[in-house]
Amino acid sequence: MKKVAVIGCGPGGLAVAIRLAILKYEVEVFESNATPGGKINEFHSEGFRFDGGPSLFTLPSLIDELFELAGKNPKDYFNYQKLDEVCRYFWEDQTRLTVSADNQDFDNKVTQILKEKPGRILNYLNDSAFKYEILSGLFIHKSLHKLSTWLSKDAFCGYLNIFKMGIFGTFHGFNKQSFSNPKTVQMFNRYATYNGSSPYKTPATMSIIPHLEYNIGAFLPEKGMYHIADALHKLAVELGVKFHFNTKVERIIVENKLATAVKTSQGTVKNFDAVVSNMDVTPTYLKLMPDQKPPLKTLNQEKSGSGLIFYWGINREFKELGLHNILFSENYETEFEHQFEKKDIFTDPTIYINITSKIIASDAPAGSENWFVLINAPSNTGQNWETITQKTKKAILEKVKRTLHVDLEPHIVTERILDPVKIETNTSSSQGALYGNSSNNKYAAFLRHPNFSKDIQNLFFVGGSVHPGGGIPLAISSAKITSEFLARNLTHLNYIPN
Ligand SMILES: Cc1cc2nc3c(=O)[nH]c(=O)nc-3n(C[C@H](O)[C@H](O)[C@H](O)COP(=O)(O)OP(=O)(O)OC[C@H]3O[C@@H](n4cnc5c(N)ncnc54)[C@H](O)[C@@H]3O)c2cc1C
Repeated sequence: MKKVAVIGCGPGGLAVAIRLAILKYEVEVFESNATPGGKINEFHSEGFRFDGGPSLFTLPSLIDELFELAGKNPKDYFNYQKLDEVCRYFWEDQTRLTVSADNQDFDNKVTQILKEKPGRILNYLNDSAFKYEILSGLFIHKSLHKLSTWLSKDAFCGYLNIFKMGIFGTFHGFNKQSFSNPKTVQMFNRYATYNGSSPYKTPATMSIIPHLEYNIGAFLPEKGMYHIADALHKLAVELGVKFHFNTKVERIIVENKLATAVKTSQGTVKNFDAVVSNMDVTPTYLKLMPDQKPPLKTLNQEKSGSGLIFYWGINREFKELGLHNILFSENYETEFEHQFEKKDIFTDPTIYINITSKIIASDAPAGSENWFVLINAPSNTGQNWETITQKTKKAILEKVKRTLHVDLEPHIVTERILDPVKIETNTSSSQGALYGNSSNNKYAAFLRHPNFSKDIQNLFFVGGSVHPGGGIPLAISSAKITSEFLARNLTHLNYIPN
């Protein structure tokens, strides 16, 4: 049996370990934290449960697929529900819009409240589905670094439709052409933040993202987001994957241009036929392989945005709020300028409030709510986060007062804060970015690191910092691409381990 080391068990690391175990490799996972999941994690505080990282779950079929590949019934491990309501939007002028999972209802509400022409939303979402059909085969499910991808049916379909798709400008430009009300434009511009970029810079191809949330659906795992990591870990263990927690990899040992061993905080483990890094690709090169030449052009690309998160236990209920809520900034463009140019947080930030206790009652004591409050933040470039955090907390409380007419501070009974520095410390993601490199330019997809090393034939990469990109669905997708490369490369490799 060939032996593979996987460094890290975020969603990409878990998915690749599962795929490789199914392919009959002997897999050992080295994880510096005490639990699986990476940025997907949870904690409890004074009767409240909080998901620490992701809160929005799309494309659950990618998770189900892993159980099915292993010959298991996903429902025996992992259950989730499709949400009837996608998001509640709030503006300071008291415009409020609750978007349901029914696209016709969404279209009717936008017509009625935001005075868009009837059918605009439906057209937009049909267009989003059309683009997804064409682009996902090429940019999400396959490697961009294989000639066969560019000669595939998906690619030819893309070449034929390239001018029809209207993808050459910015995402904001596309949304502005699609809608007349700046509030509708703002609602769709927000999807740029789903991969940590700015709608004013990222290309119009981002208009495929709403397809996931509206046409396919937004979902919530039965026990919260951590359930994803927990279920995948359980499956991996059943498939024979060996996990070493609290075991940080310090070096990848390379001999004769082959990765053969990992030096960890607990000692060196040898005789691997391949190594897969789920650690962010930048520190993988700079910290684990300081003797190898790093691909600096790729590693030095601008990082995606990060987040400043306040986990608040709130001792009252808010009937006007749902699971996902957005309180929009009055000046969205300035907000992104602060995030990506000034590397700061605007004084009127857009506030995302996620409250899982709205659906999972046990996540908060009776009569209380667990608020996960996320502000889009710049990646860490050495800012004074203590000052930014204090300033932002004040801005959030003031905005909640202006928008919901509530003085929130006296109702906060527990608090924990996560900033970009802590995100970097907890998961080694470069500059605390949530999604690897940013997609703030039209070549970003092509500038992501491939899922393999060009110099070391048995070294591979998986997860949000490499192709196809960040977010749970893409990290899971990368595992498929990575495991296929690994299986092929090892078959052709003339290397016989000791
Ligand atoms: C606050 C927040 C909100 C988010 N919201 C969403 C959302 O709503 N929806 C969504 O889809 N995505 C969201 N994301 C992004 C999503 O979490 C990431 O894109 C995804 O987790 C990346 O997965 P990954 O496989 O690259 O691994 P990561 O989750 O980055 O995990 C990497 C793992 O590798 C381990 N590791 C690193 N270095 C070493 C080493 N040297 N030795 C051993 N182990 C190591 C780390 O400890 C970690 O466990 C959010 C992220 C955060 C932080």
